[in-house]
Amino acid sequence: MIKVRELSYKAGGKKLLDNLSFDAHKGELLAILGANGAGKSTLMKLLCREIKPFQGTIVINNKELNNYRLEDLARTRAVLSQHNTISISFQVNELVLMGRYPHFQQKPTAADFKIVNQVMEETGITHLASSDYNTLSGGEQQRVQLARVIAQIYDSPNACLFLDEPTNGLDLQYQQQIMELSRSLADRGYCVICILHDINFASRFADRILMLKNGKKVAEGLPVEVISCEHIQETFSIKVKLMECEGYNCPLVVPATILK
Ligand SMILES: Nc1ncnc2c1ncn2[C@@H]1O[C@H](COP(=O)(O)OP(=O)(O)OP(=O)(O)O)[C@@H](O)[C@H]1O
Repeated sequence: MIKVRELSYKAGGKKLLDNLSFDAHKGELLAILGANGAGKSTLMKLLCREIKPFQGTIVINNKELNNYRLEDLARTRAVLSQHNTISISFQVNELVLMGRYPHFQQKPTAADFKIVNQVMEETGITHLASSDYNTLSGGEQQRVQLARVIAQIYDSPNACLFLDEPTNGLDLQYQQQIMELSRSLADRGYCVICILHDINFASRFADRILMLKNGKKVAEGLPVEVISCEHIQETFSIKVKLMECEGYNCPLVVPATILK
């Protein structure tokens, strides 16, 4: 579904991504892990076509990203970015309806409103429908934003969802909810690419993991293949212990010592 080949990006005289190649498939949750500054958000911006690569190609559903018309791109991929500050007042249901903007001409149809209601139900925010977005907690706002991006691709079964640190700033319960929702979206058939900082969430919820350091791939594969003391030490400059845990098919990662 997504083929990234020999992707490089330069800014400020520095290579932020260096010859990166990987695939992401339909129905798969691919987690991207890496230290601060590894190039994860840069990769996300390239996947969204917010910035253009210095070299290399990104192909989504057999079509090169550059060749998409903007309106087709909006129906092909939805993006939950890290910062979603909104300076004017919006009701929650109005904000979720924004996800439908690429689908209607001047006025939303009955089908658009139906999708908005369905998505709010699925993300557990129906009771917030007429609340002012800016009065919500961080966790509630995050669920509203996720509802908006799901609404965008709700009737596009081959779409991709790009999530940049969706659990950022959320408490444990909301983190779990967002990860379960992300998982269910992959199970529904979307290709979900998700930047995460929590290695344990990645290994628990992702089908595969891509680990980056300084814009280069350290490892890519199943969680059991990628989550190793060696890869984590190389990527995060920290020694960890791996612990087997009942009910998990991948060992839990416990930080041990920082390498000097
Ligand atoms: N426009 C730019 N010009 C110069 N350097 C940049 C530019 N954009 C990003 N960088 C640098 O590129 C590196 C990668 O940034 P990026 O935001 O992709 O990292 P990240 O892996 O998402 O980090 P974090 O986990 O902290 O969000 C960083 O060192 C950053 O300072």
